[in-house]
Amino acid sequence: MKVSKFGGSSVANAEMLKKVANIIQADEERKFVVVSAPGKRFDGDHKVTDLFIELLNQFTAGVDYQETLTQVTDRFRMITQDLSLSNEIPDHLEKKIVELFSLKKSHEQLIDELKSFGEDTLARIFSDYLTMLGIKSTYKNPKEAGIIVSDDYGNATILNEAYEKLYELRNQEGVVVIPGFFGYTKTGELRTFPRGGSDITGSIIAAGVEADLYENFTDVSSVYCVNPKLVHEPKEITMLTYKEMRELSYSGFSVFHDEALIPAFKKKIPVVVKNTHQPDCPGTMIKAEKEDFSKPVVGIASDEGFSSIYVRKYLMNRELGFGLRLLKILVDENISFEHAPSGIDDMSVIVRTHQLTQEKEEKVLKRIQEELHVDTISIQHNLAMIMLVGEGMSQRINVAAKATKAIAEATTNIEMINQGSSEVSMMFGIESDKLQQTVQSLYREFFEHSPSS
Ligand SMILES: Nc1ncnc2c1ncn2[C@@H]1O[C@H](COP(=O)(O)OP(=O)(O)O)[C@@H](O)[C@H]1O
Ligand SMILES: N[C@@H](CC(=O)OP(=O)(O)O)C(=O)O
Repeated sequence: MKVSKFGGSSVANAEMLKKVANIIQADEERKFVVVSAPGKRFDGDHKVTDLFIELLNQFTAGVDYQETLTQVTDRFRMITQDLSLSNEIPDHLEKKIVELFSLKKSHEQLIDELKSFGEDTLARIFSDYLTMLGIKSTYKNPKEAGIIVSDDYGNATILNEAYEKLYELRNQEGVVVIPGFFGYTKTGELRTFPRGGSDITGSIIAAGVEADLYENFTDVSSVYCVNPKLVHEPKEITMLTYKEMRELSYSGFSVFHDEALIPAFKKKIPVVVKNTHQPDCPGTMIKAEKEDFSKPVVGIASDEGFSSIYVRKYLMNRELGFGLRLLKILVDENISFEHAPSGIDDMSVIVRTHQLTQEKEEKVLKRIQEELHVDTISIQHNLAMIMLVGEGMSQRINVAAKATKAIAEATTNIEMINQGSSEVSMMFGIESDKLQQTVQSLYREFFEHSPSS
């Protein structure tokens, strides 16, 4: 029994949905289908989820939203027409949106409900399309399926108690089509997962029904060892461990949501990333145990948009609770941190810049200065983080030496280095404008010059 999730790029239009239907028909083990909302059809196009967000922004600002409303509902009308289905589902969607705007709901509730319409509408359409093709198919709403989630708007997580009911889905006849990206709280309120969260739904269903395999269909033939936007035609990864994939996705491999691995991992369900355009290609397998330790580094992930708060205080090492008090100031301002490398008398805290408004930044720096009496405090913006990942790294002694050599060859200054204690990853902080050339140099060092070193 397999769970097959199709991302936004795989369900962007009717032509893609026909490919998805062929994939389902080609293997009767594909019993559970999880779909995203239609994604971009071409460069510069809009993801349906973004259109819903734009629609709510216009509604909230009191400006005319009719054009966006038509744009979003027409995306679905075009799909139903091209699949020779009636317009009943898109027409109903339009009514639901207008009705939602007439209800007195909080902005947070409205945005979660609106965002869910993309996945929900597509799942209904796709299930009808399978039925039209003569395949027994049922649309299953996440509430009915048993996806019970936490109360966090736009950031829900699955509750353990959901799994018992989810297991019952196995008894459903035919193909079951489930919309990704959202679930319901215990009191029946809709909540979405973080952006890109249809991957999470797929993993939850796979864990819930104890599937033999979780297939994640996207628009690339495998997970590449580096973001293909930074390196031309990088090498494909055939096999990864959950730990490696989680590190890579958290650090910038947007192909798979970093939180999506956890449910599958807990039930030891293998995951494969495959291409909807080339479903027969083997793709990338993600499993619990590492089989091949020959390569210390399996992937190089990178991301931009970081800031580093640097503090220096003589005898910091003797001051009990210094780090705790520094991080508490960030917690008070609702800022989470990514890394905190420290020395004897100094410490840096790396945060995602989008969390800092000008006002927040000033307040945090002032509080650290006044409450912790530091000698020096500064903040650096426009930082990028590069993460070398591989479970084989712990067994090699020269990874850091090779990495720093490659970074130097790119004429890049290392702003900070951090090695995770599990030795699965090694992080380098650099200035953002050097990112591409540095990643390319690291790619040459680890994947071209001496692929097995
Ligand atoms: N290391 C990587 N390997 C493969 N794809 C990557 C990698 N890093 C970033 N990507 C990007 O992830 C994209 C697929 O993810 P996404 O757009 O979320 O797909 P979907 O619409 O199927 O959910 C690819 O088109 C590619 O541009
Ligand atoms: N549609 C949602 C959820 C999702 O997973 O989308 P995608 O499969 O296109 O990454 C989003 O855009 O965030």
